[in-house]
Amino acid sequence: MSDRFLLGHGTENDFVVLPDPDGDRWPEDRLDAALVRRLCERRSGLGGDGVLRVVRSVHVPDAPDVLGDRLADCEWFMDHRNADGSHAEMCGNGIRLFLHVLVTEGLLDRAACADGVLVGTRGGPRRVGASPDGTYWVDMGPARPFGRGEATVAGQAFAGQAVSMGNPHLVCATDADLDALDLTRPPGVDPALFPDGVNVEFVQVLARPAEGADAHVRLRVHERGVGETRSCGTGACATAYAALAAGADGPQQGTVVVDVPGGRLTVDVSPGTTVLHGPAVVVAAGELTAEWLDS
Ligand SMILES: N[C@@H](CCC[C@H](N)C(=O)O)C(=O)O
Repeated sequence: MSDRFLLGHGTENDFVVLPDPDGDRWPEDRLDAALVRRLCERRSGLGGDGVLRVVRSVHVPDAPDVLGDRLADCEWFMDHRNADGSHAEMCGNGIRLFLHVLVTEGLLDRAACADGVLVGTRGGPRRVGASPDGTYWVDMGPARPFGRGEATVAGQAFAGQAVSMGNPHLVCATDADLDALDLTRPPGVDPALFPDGVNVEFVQVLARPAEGADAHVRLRVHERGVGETRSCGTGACATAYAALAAGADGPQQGTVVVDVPGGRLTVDVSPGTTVLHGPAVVVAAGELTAEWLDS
């Protein structure tokens, strides 16, 4: 058996994907945090913002805890790791790529995914589907605000809305020049509000929500466990929610177009849920060498 990998991305949020349907190739004691970090290294490894292990839920030891009585509804589990080896509850770009890989690897039929399939994640089950235009959608559940916070970048403070999409976000709308922000280091945040760390979005509003027209925003993001990335799907959802909630009398639901450095995502916000739409691409496939794995 080979140690096969795929490389793929969603709006340039890129991942090493490890097909492991029966859970015998990459159990947790083999795919440990150190190996995840090595895989994600851009010069000495394959390079990526994280790792996605494509595995059936029954082979994931913590799946019963995170999925509860929905375990039987989720044949597949997105076992996601950040580039630093940590687990995240949810990944909006990753889960679209996950479904795309299930399709391209012949593990699911694309036509059968039109109404979505439930995929297990550490944030619970999520319905993910294939759209007729070749993109994918994922129902992320409702955005949950949990207070106001502040991010500091090079001494400059940015007020923001804390939002959970399963994983934590701080969405900071600003008039500052986004391109001038130095995101090479993690923004300073209040650890009491974010005991498990946070993903921070800096957002410029390009068009406010209006009757008959989609809102439009642009963002840069610093991700927990990774650094600055070219896109964040959960971040786009948290941003869409915050952008709609920000208008005092504005609509609390609608469609928000979210431009990220790596492309464009679209988010439909409604009272009960948040649906993310975007592309997913497999770039390459290969095999890890024994020379690299054993070194
Ligand atoms: N890029 C992802 C989010 C990945 C997890 C995040 N870094 C965290 O630790 O919460 C996305 O597309 O949502």
